[in-house]
Amino acid sequence: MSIRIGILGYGNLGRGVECAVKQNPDMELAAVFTRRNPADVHIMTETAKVYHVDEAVKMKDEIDVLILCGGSATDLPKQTPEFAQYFNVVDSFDTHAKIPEHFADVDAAAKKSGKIGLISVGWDPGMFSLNRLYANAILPEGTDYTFWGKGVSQGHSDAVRRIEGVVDARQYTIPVEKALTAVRNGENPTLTTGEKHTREVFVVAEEGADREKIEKEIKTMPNYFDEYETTVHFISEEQMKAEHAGLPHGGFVIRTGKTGWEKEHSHVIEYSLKLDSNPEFTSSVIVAYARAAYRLNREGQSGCRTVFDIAPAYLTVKSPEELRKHML
Ligand SMILES: NC(=O)C1=CN([C@@H]2O[C@H](COP(=O)(O)OP(=O)(O)OC[C@H]3O[C@@H](n4cnc5c(N)ncnc54)[C@H](OP(=O)(O)O)[C@@H]3O)[C@@H](O)[C@H]2O)C=CC1
Ligand SMILES: N[C@@H](C[C@H]1CC(C(=O)O)=NO1)C(=O)O
Repeated sequence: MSIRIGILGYGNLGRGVECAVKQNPDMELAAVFTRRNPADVHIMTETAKVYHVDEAVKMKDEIDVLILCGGSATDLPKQTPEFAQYFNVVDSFDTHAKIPEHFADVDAAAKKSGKIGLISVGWDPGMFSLNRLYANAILPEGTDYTFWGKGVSQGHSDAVRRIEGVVDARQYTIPVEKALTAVRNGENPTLTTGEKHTREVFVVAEEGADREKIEKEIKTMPNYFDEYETTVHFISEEQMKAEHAGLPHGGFVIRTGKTGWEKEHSHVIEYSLKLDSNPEFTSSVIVAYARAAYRLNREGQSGCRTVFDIAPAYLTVKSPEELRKHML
């Protein structure tokens, strides 16, 4: 029996999840839900339909896992706890400073409904989080670094699109070369947030919008821009389409550490990603974790989880015996 997947919110991530479900033979897309008029939302899967989000709860017995593809800035804080009352849910919530609060909200709802709520799944938070954990557990004496880009942060782009007067936006995260070089040279530098990355934003504003106000709201936005040197450009819709259509990204997590007694030895752990499509890669991670959420709930588990709580074997269609035989 296939795992029946629902998508709530059809943007970059929603389209990515639709692609990822197609690549997983044990899954099928059951439905897509949107806050817009369903007639205006066109999906690729012929065997699924688009419904208004108000129809979702009626279909709770036809969906095994609902994947929430809304924005972290304003959608997921509300939607994930709301729908964890009825479904096993997975989201990509990435406002790092607010993850504990989001976890508590989802945990309360999921424990009450007997469902699994898997939050902050993707690459950062997600795969990068896992690699930071492994590296710190293995090399307790060491230094961590995370660098992203140059690439398009979907979370930051979404947060800018939510500003009044903004029609569209792309945010590029740019690593500071000097900092990168010092880390790669093993200098173990102490770096502030602003010394590691700068941010560059391209905005399409509504006719007559207050551009000065928009720029100020971007640059002072807590948890997204206020700790960075940020440059804002206002461009036309045509320019946005022509010059910023892609959503590439990537980065790496690096930990340098030491072991030994009389003689000291140095070690470097590095995990890196080079992504043609940030949303499609993120969605591929999310769909693997949707499999885990389904399995955990069938075992009778409920409540909120993050990637830290999921044993790797829950992510794959391969049996534990196959894993031991072919992947160990
Ligand atoms: N953890 C991680 O590693 C990562 C996390 N993310 C997270 O994913 C979130 C979603 O990113 P992304 O999919 O790029 O955001 P989008 O802006 O593409 O979509 C967000 C929501 O906006 C609505 N929407 C989409 N297109 C339109 C449109 N044309 N007109 C009106 N509404 C629209 C959709 O909801 P509806 O259909 O209901 O209208 C959609 O769910 C980000 O905020 C980020 O936090 C992203 C990448 C990595
Ligand atoms: N959550 C990020 C994924 C990575 C990229 C990023 C950044 O560029 O600031 N931080 O984390 C996204 O929305 O793309």
